Amino acid sequence: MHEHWYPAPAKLNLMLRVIGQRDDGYHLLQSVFQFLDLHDDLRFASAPSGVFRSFGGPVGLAPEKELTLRAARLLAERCGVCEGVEITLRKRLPEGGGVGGGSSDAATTLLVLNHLWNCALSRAELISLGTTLGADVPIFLFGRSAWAEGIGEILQPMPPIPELPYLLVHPGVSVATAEIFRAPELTRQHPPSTISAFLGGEQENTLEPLVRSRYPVIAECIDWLRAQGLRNARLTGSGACCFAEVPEETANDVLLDRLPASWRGWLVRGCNRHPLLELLPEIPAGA
Ligand SMILES: C[C@@](CO)(OP(=O)(O)O)[C@H](O)COP(=O)(O)OP(=O)(O)OC[C@H]1O[C@@H](n2ccc(N)nc2=O)[C@H](O)[C@@H]1O
Ligand SMILES: Nc1ncnc2c1ncn2[C@@H]1O[C@H](COP(=O)(O)OP(=O)(O)O)[C@@H](O)[C@H]1O
Repeated sequence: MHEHWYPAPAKLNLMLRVIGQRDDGYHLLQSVFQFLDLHDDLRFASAPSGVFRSFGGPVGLAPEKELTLRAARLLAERCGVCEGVEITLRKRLPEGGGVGGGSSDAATTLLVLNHLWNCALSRAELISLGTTLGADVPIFLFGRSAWAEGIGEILQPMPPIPELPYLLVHPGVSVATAEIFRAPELTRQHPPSTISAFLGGEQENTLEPLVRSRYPVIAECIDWLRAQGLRNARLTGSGACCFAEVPEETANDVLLDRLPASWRGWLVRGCNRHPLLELLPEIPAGA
């Protein structure tokens, strides 16, 4: 159980639209998710019954909030597993960055422990378990580029979309997702969009105007990407990361050299398949 490191990739919201709100306050969204070749890595070691520990997660986060531990406990309870687990995280994804790092760590934990503990849950069962951990967890369990509705848990595969190179930038602030969704000035009733409208170029993120106005450095970041001549610069999720398409086969490293010192940047590529599809045995889809 010790030796493997398992990837937990980042996601981008290639478009995101808020179209309503549920009675419990959660917002109804439409979004196109694609994975990136940028990932955290997780390693799992068996531990005695009742022992759930993690190393390398966000500094200062209480263990009961750390998402890999919450995922491991949830799966153990659901499946009556009598083992514990020690999870080591090698974090690369910026926290609270809109690239789903914590959610992806949780999904990788569910997928890998489902295999190592022989739980034999179907993908559909893992998705309903994962949804209780966060609205972003289901896409990582679904495992393919998807069109999402509901709060992000109603997923259907996208037709193949280009796996483009992007410049991803974190402008050094942390956005509290809950604060953005709570804001009185958030427009909550955009008319619904469609997959074909997305493919035709309707790719905006309707959280962007509000995030820009509350976090001027994020507005500065999107404007900086545009000033570099990059196409389609926008926000992912509720931020703080912004991204833009970069030209294929060009010396894009110069863009990283030009980044303001307090920002972090990565040259990445979109991926239509989750990397664990190649590393774990196939899981039945389930109902
Ligand atoms: C906005 C998105 C788009 O992919 O991404 P991120 O920016 O977080 O990566 C997600 O919907 C975020 O998913 P996630 O980060 O898992 O959110 P959660 O922990 O479930 O929710 C944090 C808080 O945001 C609000 N929330 C979240 C999702 C949603 N559809 N409606 C909401 O109103 C709720 O107030 C909730 O308490
Ligand atoms: N393993 C983890 N990695 C990152 N964040 C985590 C983890 N476990 C819990 N969290 C919490 O989840 C919050 C959201 O993190 P993350 O998923 O990285 O951001 P986002 O949803 O904006 O993409 C963080 O503020 C952090 O406190």
